[in-house]
Amino acid sequence: MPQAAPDLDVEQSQNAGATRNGAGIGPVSQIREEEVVLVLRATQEADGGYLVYSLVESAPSDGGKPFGLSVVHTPELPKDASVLKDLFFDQDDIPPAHLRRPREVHVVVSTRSGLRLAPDFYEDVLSPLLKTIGLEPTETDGSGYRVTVTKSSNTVRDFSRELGKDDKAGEKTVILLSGDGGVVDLLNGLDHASSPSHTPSPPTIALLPLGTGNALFHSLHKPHYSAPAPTPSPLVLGLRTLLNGTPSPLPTFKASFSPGAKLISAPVDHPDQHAATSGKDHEKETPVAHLVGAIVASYGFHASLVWESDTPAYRVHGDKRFGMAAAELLKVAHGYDATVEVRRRSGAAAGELTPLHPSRHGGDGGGGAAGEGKFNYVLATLVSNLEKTFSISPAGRPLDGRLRLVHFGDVGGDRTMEIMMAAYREGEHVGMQEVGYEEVEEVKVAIAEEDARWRKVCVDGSIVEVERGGWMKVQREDGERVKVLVG
Ligand SMILES: Nc1ncnc2c1ncn2[C@@H]1O[C@H](COP(=O)(O)OP(=O)(O)OP(=O)(O)O)[C@@H](O)[C@H]1O
Repeated sequence: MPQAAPDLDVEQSQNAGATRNGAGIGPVSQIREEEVVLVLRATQEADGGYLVYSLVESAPSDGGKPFGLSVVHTPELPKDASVLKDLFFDQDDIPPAHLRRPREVHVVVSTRSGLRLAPDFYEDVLSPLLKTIGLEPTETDGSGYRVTVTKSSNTVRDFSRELGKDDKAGEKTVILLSGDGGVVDLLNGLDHASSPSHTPSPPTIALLPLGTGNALFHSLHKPHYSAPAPTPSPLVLGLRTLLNGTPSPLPTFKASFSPGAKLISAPVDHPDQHAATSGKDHEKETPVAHLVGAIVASYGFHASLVWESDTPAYRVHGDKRFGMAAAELLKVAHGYDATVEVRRRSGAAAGELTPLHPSRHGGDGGGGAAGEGKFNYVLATLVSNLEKTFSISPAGRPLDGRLRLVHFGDVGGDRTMEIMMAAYREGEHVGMQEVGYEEVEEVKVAIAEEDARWRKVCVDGSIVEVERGGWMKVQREDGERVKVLVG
């Protein structure tokens, strides 16, 4: 039975250095609309009124915990507070259908995602919030939710393989406290559990953005970021979507690789290792024939950056690690030797792409001069943003299911940097003359590099190294593998 009364003590509500009170009567002025995640009727309070739950966040520099759940008991809601009214749930409506029995709810806490805040977020925010709507963790029966805390890089995949074998996977909701890696692991664990005689029914996932880039989350919530200020934070939006969202099919693609391709992952426990080019002695390799993705498949600068920024020493810098590793990579300014074929519509013939390169070819955007058939950037994506403000594919709309290709030739390190910076300005790079941008059905990159350093491709943050002369083929999919909550 859901509890209307908050179960938060003052300490919890004062995490994040919040000065606002716990469950006492609080003036409406204490409520900041952009922080509110849930409003309930205060049925257990003698004088009625409302309980307003907010996520209070503070900068890490403020000391203490970076977030906490605060609750204010207010006699009435402000008349003009339409947001609060939208976040109001009647007792009969909690938990919402996607979190209510007979659905089985799982919470996955990815301990190494982003700045490693997922465990604290679970303890200090999610768990008390779920308790408020009548959900508690359990290990024994189906009445509560199950918690999986990652212990290794295989935990989410293992969890998802089990999920995929379950005929009732479609009746489960998985709350993921992770970055994009959690999503790709879940998709591929499910894929692994499928066979000619068994296709897992699509579970529903809810994303709480605790990774570094959180590309899928930011792309799904992009329309909210353009609302008039003050806009809710990503974590506030994540909690609102968790409670109020609608499950919708998540578009996916399949990336297939040439024989001999291997999935490689960096060591996570050697903080002394930092040089981007120093090699990764302890990297793990697993043969791979294909991966399922929902975000991005790339070759060139993007894939190299994801790989070379993934060291323990860079990871502690959060999303700044990309900028730091980029600076190193741009000094090298490698031109990637590859041919790229695209099929623009299903059934149409594939055509070869020419690396766009106006500065060395008279400004006409054409290429083809001897020795210049190289690429800096080949990236196919189903989303608009790879980070909150990095709009790699500005035409993308949440869940539009369109695969778009961004590419340019060997334009040199400085110009690559300028193009990337333009992507931070609402995706202005797609208007630059050396940048190609188009919708495709399929793209195949055949890599001619000798050095393994330049034979890495990226699928949703996972890195695959192909053999000499190897390739990656990316195809948009029509089926439905998971549903995702969208707000
Ligand atoms: N306890 C653990 N030990 C080792 N690896 C872990 C553990 N928990 C999670 N991981 C791995 O850490 C990585 C975290 O990836 P995730 O995408 O969630 O975060 P991120 O890379 O910081 O964010 P993003 O992909 O959004 O930029 C995943 O590869 C996951 O498998």
